Amino acid sequence: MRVMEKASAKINLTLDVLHKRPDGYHEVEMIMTMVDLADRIEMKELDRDAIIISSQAGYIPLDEKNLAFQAARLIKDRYDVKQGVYIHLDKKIPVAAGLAGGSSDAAATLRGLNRLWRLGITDGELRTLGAELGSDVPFCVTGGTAIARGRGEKLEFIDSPPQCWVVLAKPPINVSTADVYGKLNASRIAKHPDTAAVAEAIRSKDYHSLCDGLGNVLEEVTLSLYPEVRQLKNCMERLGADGVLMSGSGPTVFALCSKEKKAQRIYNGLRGFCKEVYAVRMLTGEHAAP
Ligand SMILES: C[C@](O)(CO)[C@H](O)COP(=O)(O)OP(=O)(O)OC[C@H]1O[C@@H](n2ccc(N)nc2=O)[C@H](O)[C@@H]1O
Ligand SMILES: Nc1ncnc2c1ncn2[C@@H]1O[C@H](COP(=O)(O)OP(=O)(O)OP(=O)(O)O)[C@@H](O)[C@H]1O
Repeated sequence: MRVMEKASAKINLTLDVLHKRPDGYHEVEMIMTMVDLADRIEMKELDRDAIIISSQAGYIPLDEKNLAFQAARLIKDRYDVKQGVYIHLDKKIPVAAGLAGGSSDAAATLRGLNRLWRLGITDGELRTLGAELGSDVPFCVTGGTAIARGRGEKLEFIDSPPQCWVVLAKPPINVSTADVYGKLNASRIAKHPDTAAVAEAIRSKDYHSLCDGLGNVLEEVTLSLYPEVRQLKNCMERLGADGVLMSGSGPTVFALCSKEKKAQRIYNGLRGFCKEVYAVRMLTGEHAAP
């Protein structure tokens, strides 16, 4: 038996931090959605009790540091599964990019092993399990579009945003999420995004208000640490994007465009500037699940 799962990348349309919590995490309020850039995960039964990971990507860990490995071990232990599994990750999402690549692989592994081992775990239970692996994992289990609160695990699912193009560019730097949150002074945030206004823009399919409302409070930390991310953002704005924002803790910056021609112009304009550039569609409607 083998199963395949798609693990899509997420972007944050808003990311607000309300305060730092006693447990060290930050209380967030953010709108997350998925884009059509995905890893493919193949899971096959193994005739011995082991978890084996492989990938065509030479730059990710293939041992217990891999989030897909951690997801497999968690579900095996929690549901007392004696079988082993072979997991192959066909990576397309750039790593340490702010696009939840590892989290989405972990979520896809939970979904896939639930099917492979016929465990009958509900979507809600998979999200609760996912929260043990990382703050972005519960959202990646279900996909779609959601307002995430708490440390990211409390999800309110909402309509998909209006269909548009998303041009993503990742500068060649690695950004640590813990470092960015660690350097944020939550009591001195200059400008908070208006999450409710953006949620309303999405509900009413008001693309221009959505673009105007994009905001991420982690930008002020990452942009000041890495001037190349600010340059990239400025470049996308100059090229005429409808809206531009850094995703998550960065360093990926995305541009929204309603017209394919404009998305192509931005994609071509960025290719000389940045090696990792992608022009993809927003995942909406029936395609919104990962
Ligand atoms: C930046 C985002 O990707 C936006 O979607 C998430 O908030 C982070 O999600 P993630 O990478 O799954 O984060 P985790 O693996 O849970 O946490 C990594 C580190 O980020 C910090 N962290 C994360 C989430 C949160 N709400 N507050 C935090 O302060 C913590 O220092 C934590 O040790
Ligand atoms: N399956 C995986 N795919 C990619 N990276 C992984 C995976 N498992 C573990 N990692 C490690 O996780 C770290 C973060 O990579 P990832 O691509 O998940 O970051 P990210 O997109 O910034 O995540 P997030 O947006 O959730 O903060 C990297 O250092 C990488 O080595």
